[in-house]
Amino acid sequence: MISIQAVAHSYNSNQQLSFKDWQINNGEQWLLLGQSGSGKTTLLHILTGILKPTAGEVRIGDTAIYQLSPKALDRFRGRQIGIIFQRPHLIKSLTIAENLLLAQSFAKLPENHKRIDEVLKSLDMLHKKNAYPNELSQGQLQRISIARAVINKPALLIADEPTSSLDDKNAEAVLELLLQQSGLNQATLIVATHDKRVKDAFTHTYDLT
Ligand SMILES: Nc1ncnc2c1ncn2[C@@H]1O[C@H](COP(=O)(O)OP(=O)(O)OP(=O)(O)O)[C@@H](O)[C@H]1O
Repeated sequence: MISIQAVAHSYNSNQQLSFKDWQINNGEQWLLLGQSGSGKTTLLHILTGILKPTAGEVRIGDTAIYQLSPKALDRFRGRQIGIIFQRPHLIKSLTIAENLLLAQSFAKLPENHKRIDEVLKSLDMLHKKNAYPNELSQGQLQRISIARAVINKPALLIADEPTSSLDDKNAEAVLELLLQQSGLNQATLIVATHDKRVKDAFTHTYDLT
């Protein structure tokens, strides 16, 4: 279970963002909705341990994440949280397989080539294992972002506007893959968007507006 309680954040003294309490059961798939500027990215950063809120508590499973030391929080994030950004952030000088190995190494997990093959296969990308990021299309790169996010079997999978730079066909495919991968890996899924194409696929919605 993931929960936020009495969470608020101020970037400066003349503005405060308050977030209503939210409880998410394991394996649920949620849409995080809100207009531009409503605080979606702020809340995702708070949930992923990147931004400590000025007030409130964030729990992932039994862990109150902001009570961890910075080092423990880094490790927790690497193992328990997979993040997919609007655009893929892959290392250009490394192959797809090497990028995935790096994600394992960042989380202090042993190299697991079998897991890499398994994930790439489930995303129909095994044939690009030894390619470099600049040899892939945008849609393929977004699949590799999903692969990297799920490689360590995180409990929580978070996607920030994952479809906004994609055309309809790729947007639909990426969304289907996110839902499928969260199911396959038994990960809770949160997708932040203002993309209207995405709305119908989710039964749970947290609305910031
Ligand atoms: N680093 C920052 N310093 C000061 N204010 C910030 C900072 N980051 C965000 N804000 C402000 O906090 C509010 C929420 O921003 P946030 O990026 O979380 O919104 P969002 O819903 O993700 O918007 P968008 O859909 O446009 O990406 C906005 O008013 C924004 O100007």
